[in-house]
Amino acid sequence: MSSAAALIGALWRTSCRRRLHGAPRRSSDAPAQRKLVRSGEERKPVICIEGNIASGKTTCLEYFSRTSDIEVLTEPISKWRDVRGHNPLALMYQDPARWGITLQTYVQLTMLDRHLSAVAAPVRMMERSLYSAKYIFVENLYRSGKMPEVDFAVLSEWFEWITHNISIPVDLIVYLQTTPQTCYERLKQRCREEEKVIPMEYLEATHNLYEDWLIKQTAFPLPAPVLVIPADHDQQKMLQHYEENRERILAASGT
Ligand SMILES: Nc1ncnc2c1ncn2[C@@H]1O[C@H](COP(=O)(O)OP(=O)(O)O)[C@@H](O)[C@H]1O
Ligand SMILES: Nc1ccn([C@H]2C[C@H](O)[C@@H](COP(=O)(O)O)O2)c(=O)n1
Repeated sequence: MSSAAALIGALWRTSCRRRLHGAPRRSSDAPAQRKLVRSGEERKPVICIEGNIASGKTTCLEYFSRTSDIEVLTEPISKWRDVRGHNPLALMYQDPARWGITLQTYVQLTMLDRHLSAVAAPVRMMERSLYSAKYIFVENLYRSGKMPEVDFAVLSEWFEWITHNISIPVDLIVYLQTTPQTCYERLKQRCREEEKVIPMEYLEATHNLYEDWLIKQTAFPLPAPVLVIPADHDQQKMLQHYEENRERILAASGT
């Protein structure tokens, strides 16, 4: 994969990350943790757009890609739908107990690749993160009884090894907060073949995990401060919200 080369020749270096006053402990804040970092490259701000399925993340990223000098990375969903001729996303929805680990292992790899790839613009905005893959989707499969404990244990070991040993910098999380009902409507409208089997209960479960992680901040460590943007509004209103929040987003990323 493209970023594997970035790790070859990477340096073991002390990773000192800024910490907000009063912010909850963040997963990447291990004291004086020596982590693998990309070498030979200036560190650029990274903003992750988080939100439930079909909440409007891609639409938000499209807007910023048109109007700013920002590099936008969408989720590598085309890879999840076609790895050497196989469709692990479709398989996972057909039989989560059998194929959940297959999809989530590949999601973890492709998201790590996204995080480690060279940044081509002054600011990077990316759709979701390695963190939400684990805290929302793996967690949901496990809690709903659709992922065997051994699969969850193996994925957790991988996740913990990666986050303890590799620097995955995130400077700001923008949470597009929707109701599950809104996502259900947008999901139907988008009409992605693999997702036709998704019931409302699935969106409620992922919504609750997002809320516990990013709003109540009780479930898992936060890798970065969170900016919440209410996202149930129509497209025009959402563009206004993005415009209103542009400065805060870019300021929070340190630019
Ligand atoms: N504010 C909005 N109001 C109505 N429909 C929207 C809005 N934002 C996005 N959509 C539509 O909802 C669907 C899902 O949006 P998308 O940006 O792909 O979500 P995500 O990337 O979070 O899965 C798409 O068909 C998109 O055109
Ligand atoms: N770790 C993940 C990440 C995403 N998915 C699924 C959920 C959706 O069906 C699709 C992409 O989501 P969207 O960007 O449209 O919100 O991939 C998953 O199962 N596990």
